[in-house]
Amino acid sequence: MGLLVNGQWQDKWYDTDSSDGKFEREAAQLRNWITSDGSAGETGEGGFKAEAGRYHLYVSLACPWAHRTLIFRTLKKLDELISVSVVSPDMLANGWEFDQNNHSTGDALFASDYLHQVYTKNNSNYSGRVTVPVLWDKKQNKIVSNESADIIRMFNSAFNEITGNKDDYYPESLRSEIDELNALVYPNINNGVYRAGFATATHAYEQAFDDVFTALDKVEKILSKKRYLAGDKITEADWRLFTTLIRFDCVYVGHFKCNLRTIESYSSLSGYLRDLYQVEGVANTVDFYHIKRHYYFSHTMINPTQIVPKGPEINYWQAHGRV
Ligand SMILES: N[C@@H](CCC(=O)N[C@@H](CS)C(=O)NCC(=O)O)C(=O)O
Repeated sequence: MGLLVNGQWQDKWYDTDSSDGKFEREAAQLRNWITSDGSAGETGEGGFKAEAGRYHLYVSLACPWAHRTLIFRTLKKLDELISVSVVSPDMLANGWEFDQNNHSTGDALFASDYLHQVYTKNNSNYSGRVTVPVLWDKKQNKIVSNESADIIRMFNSAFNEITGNKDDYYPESLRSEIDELNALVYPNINNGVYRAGFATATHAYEQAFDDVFTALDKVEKILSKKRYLAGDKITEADWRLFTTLIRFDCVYVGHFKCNLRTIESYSSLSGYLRDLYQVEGVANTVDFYHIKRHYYFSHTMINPTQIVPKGPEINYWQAHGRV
């Protein structure tokens, strides 16, 4: 685990000393947008027009942020248009690696050994963490974006004319409701589990732990009255919650010490999670080997033996009972 400093790789764990034991996630730096006509998006530069075969996605199957982008690629029928490389589950001294002997597809574009080499191909002087997902433009040979929240919005609409798929997971009429839900779910649940797991001081861990379960109780309450979080259709807000829920019982309960309750013990969330898992194509984006192996094997400061637990046994194909 490390980062680039002026284009040089340095092996360093997250710095929590300067933040009183709290884990603070670095903001994504590369935030251009693919648009249907190549005009500039909300941030960054223009020049990234939606075209079949032009873009490549680098993901980890373990990572909840990368997972969102894979789900949107599937739901929006972009599989044939946007190619993918998958990193190995182990993220150790060299950060994310492409080791084909260790469950990686390899880097389909440059045959790199490490993801940090893709970042320095984009900018030989880059400073910052080397995170997945990364969306690469094969035409201009540069990174479009390394922010999953933006990438799923691009996938939601930029390629509609090419694919003919008009499904909308961020509909105009529900935007403020979705934004409000994201503002609850992202800091307290998606990132909340990391704040608990990566904390190096008890008070920071306990605060994060409380935030996680207070927010889970809130979404459980919403979902006890309706099938999905916003409106009556699946939206972006559901998919953003899903990627944390599916990792919760097999990783976050144990490895990140979020053990007040399991998702299985929530009467609505347990069925809701199955409901989303069973949406066509979604189960294929979930890889429990990568998920468990990544967290338990890579975070040696949390789990120095690197032993990966065998359980739990949960059947996500069981009838979800949601209407
Ligand atoms: N803001 C980014 C966050 C991505 C992120 O933090 N990914 C993690 C994997 S789950 C990562 O690559 N971490 C490597 C590191 O922090 O060095 C996004 O949502 O796209």
